[in-house]
Amino acid sequence: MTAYLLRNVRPLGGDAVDVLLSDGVIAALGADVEAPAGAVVVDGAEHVLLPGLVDLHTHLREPGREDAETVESGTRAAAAGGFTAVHAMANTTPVADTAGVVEQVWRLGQDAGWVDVHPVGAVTVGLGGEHLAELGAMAGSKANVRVFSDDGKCVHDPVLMRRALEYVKAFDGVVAQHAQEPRLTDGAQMHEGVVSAEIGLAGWPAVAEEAIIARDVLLAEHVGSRLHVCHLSTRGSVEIIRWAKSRGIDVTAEVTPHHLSLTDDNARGYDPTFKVNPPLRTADDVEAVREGLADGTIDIVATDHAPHPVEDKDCEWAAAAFGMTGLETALSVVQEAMVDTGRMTWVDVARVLSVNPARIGRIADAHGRPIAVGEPANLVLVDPAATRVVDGSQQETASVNTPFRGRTLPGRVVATFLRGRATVLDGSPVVAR
Ligand SMILES: NC(=O)N[C@@H](CC(=O)O)C(=O)O
Ligand SMILES: [Zn+2]
Ligand SMILES: [Zn+2]
Repeated sequence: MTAYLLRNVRPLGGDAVDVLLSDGVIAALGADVEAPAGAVVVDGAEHVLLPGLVDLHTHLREPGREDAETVESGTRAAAAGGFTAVHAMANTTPVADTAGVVEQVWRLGQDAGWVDVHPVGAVTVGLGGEHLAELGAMAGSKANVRVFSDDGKCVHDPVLMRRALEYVKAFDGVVAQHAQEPRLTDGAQMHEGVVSAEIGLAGWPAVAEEAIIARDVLLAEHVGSRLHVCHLSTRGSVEIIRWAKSRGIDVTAEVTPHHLSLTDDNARGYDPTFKVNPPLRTADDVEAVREGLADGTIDIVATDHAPHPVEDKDCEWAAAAFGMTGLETALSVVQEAMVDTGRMTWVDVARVLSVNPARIGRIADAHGRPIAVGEPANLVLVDPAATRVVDGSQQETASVNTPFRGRTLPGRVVATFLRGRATVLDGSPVVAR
């Protein structure tokens, strides 16, 4: 296995050192590390070295919608975006609600080899919201599932939600809730507010998210279980999580890059690229989620990478699918919204994009580790001074529904390493395994 010597890199944005990756681990770290025979020397140029990013919320679409994405294309996109592990959501066809399907997805991830794929198991059979899926069998399978979610749908029945929260305690699992009160969002197309009223699209009120989050933190407290809130998007949601944490409730929360950076103003052009669930909210909500992420109320950034084929997006707004891609722009958007604005450091970025998601997903034995000798060499090298214009068709994902098309974003992933093997070098995926 090729060894890599990264010369002059800045771990977590600190002082420049040399880092030697050999036999899958960080073998040496310090000033003037000598290159062993055969090692590839990478000029780090004082770029920032972070632990490999971990996405707790990715849609890989396989099995069933390989026209939108496959495990291969989605995980290649993940590596290009600096990720070394992703959790693959269960809303595939068939749904990942059995040990058989989660093992299939896990194996496809292994075969592709770009990142570690950790399948998420569905909470209910077929995402139907009526019967609990075989959570224990998925947890005990080769895929070792610890995160359970009906994402795309809300586990709306409070009795089922309670049972799921109770059940996952047996194997230290977590229920990741897509918080959307279905009756309050029937037919909803975008955030309910001034813009929806002006442009005449049916609104999705903030309360439809907040009511479910409030209910679920209370249920989690009642049964003493672990709850994770997917793609939180409103000021009120941040306030509920802050309150729940102050009470000692075991809840974690995520925000997406798009909810950190875009508002419902983008709907004015009726371009369905900006149609997403939960919807883009107001500038005040964006401010609140930025504050919540910086102060630790929100634990992680997760992409909610939701690829869709052109025909499901290139149509009138009401007919279009919800969702946007995100794996290849996440780090840049976080840099722009949080680092370049002085709200967060690179240490914080590592916390919200690697350390905390690895802990929540219970993969912290391998991911989100300190950058230190003996640790697994899951790493990403970032050039924060670079900029690029986003072009959907030049990305690795099989879909082009990025809301950042044409935007100039800061930062570039220079290299990604998975257990010491380069998956990305010079900014491009490395094909050979
Ligand atoms: N976010 C979205 O708008 N869409 C997601 C589902 C989801 O995350 O709820 C999808 O699967 O397309
Ligand atoms: Zn969702
Ligand atoms: Zn999702």
